[in-house]
Amino acid sequence: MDGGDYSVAGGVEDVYGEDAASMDQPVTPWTVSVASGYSLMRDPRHNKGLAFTEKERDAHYLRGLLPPVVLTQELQEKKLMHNLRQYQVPLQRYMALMDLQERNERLFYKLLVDNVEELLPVVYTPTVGEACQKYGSIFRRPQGLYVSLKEKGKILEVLKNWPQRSVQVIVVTDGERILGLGDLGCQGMGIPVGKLSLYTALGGVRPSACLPITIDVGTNNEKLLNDEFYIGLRQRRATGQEYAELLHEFMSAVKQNYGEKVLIQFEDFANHNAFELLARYSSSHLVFNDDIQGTASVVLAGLLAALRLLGGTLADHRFLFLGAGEAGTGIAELIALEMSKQTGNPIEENRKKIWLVDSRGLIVDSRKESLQHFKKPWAHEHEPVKELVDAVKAIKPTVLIGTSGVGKQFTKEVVEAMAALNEKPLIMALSNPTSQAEWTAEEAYTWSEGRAIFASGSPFDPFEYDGKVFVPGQANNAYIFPGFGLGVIISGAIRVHDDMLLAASEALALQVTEEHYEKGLIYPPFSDIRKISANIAAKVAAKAYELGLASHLPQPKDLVKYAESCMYSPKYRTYR
Ligand SMILES: O=C([O-])CC(=O)C(=O)O
Ligand SMILES: [Mg+2]
Repeated sequence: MDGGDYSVAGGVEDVYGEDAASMDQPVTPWTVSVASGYSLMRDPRHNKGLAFTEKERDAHYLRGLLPPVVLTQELQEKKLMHNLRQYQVPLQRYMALMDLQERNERLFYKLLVDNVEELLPVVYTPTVGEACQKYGSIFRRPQGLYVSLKEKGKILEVLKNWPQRSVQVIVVTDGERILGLGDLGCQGMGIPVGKLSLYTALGGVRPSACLPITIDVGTNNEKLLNDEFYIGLRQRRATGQEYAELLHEFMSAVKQNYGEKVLIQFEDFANHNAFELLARYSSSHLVFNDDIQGTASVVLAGLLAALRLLGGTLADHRFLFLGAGEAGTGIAELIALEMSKQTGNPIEENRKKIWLVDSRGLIVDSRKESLQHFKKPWAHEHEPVKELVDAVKAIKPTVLIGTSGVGKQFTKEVVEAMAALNEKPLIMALSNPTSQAEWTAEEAYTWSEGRAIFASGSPFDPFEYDGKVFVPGQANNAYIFPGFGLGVIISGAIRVHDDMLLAASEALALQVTEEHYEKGLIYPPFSDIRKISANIAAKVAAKAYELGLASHLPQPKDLVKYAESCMYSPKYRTYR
């Protein structure tokens, strides 16, 4: 498949002819002949449960292994959705869905694609956070690959144990900063698994091309170290050279095993390592940091869309961030870059319109010496300011963005200060999961008397204020990474460039319509996500071609159509 020999579905080798085949063109579910269909039923990639047809039951030695009824996939879906809705506890729904994924992968994705708004909060944020916290207790069958310090020197062998060879996207974490929940060590695995489920459901990347990986270098979480059910290495985190060497072996092994064009998405690393890894590997590998770049792209999209409500250009606004980590500085930098593209002004000038507050207060020049390197560009000339509310009063921002990972920071006082300054204060609460959100939708609309434009990283239900129903937008990188990754894959991009992130933002912002604005939204609903992803993929791919970073030649004429044609469909295939 190297050398531009791309078929449908983004050029992933199509071992079973699954995606080349239409619904009526049968495929062979296995290539070796076997005596019983028992193992076919236990292979989640090919199992259809009660939907195996009479013909398939005969041809594949399934007679008697199933009760007589033959169900449609639609009826199976209806039954499962009904069953899921019986569970009141979100974690039970999560476990039921994970069981389904391990039992019948296509049905799992059918549910996810058809019910994305209902199921996103279950397989993803916020429930996935709780699942990671309790991963040891709910652990059944392992998913993904575990690379621990024990595998040092043998990482290539570990990769070779994975059954799929045509991997196109890896999501990898070391579990040190899972959402806003902190160090969950090896139990962070829930995150790469969840992210990759979205790559397939939201972006259409085939499941066999997705590989979740957790790197286990220990944990500093005392609770987990003392938890008898903890699944990871029971030691404190390796750091420094030991850490760097393991990561380097990993990055080299991935390239050796999967080649130049596998996309490696870094997820939920702690700040110091996240910036370091991105800087170190972005010139030699196809790497993307979701928390720095994906979050930046989704927030920029929301801002571009919101300009139609707020008026002015991006450069006319002033931004204040609470939190100066991956998300905060990543978003700030992408905003400054977009301003430069729009105005032609140097980026240093644009940065001055963006202010950040960290746990020590406003980031100002007098603090420069003691700041971590990624905060230094944001140390502008100003008196020291300790409290957020005073920073709001001093800086007079039009936009306030929370990325601190700490909940409840946008107090009534802070919001009232924003509302006094702005007719329509734009205030985003990006920290995840819901427990870490800076404020809630209810607080947003009540405290601002219905004036705030609100978006949050975790989902919130619509809220009625003063007779009007406000629908909170979800500013989550889940809008970006699936389509972004698809764009990278279909163009055969070999590197990620910041302009591709800007292209993704613009594509997403263009999907927001009048009807959405009227409900208070600055993001389109997730129910349209496959169409949105195809548009993002097309713009990202177009930019990759323009920059000369694309290796899939010639460039397809209609990139949106091409992206759509590459998407995985969860409908069952007919087996011959
Ligand atoms: O996973 C999410 O919902 C968004 C994200 O990347 C994070 O919070 O780290
Ligand atoms: Mg993340």
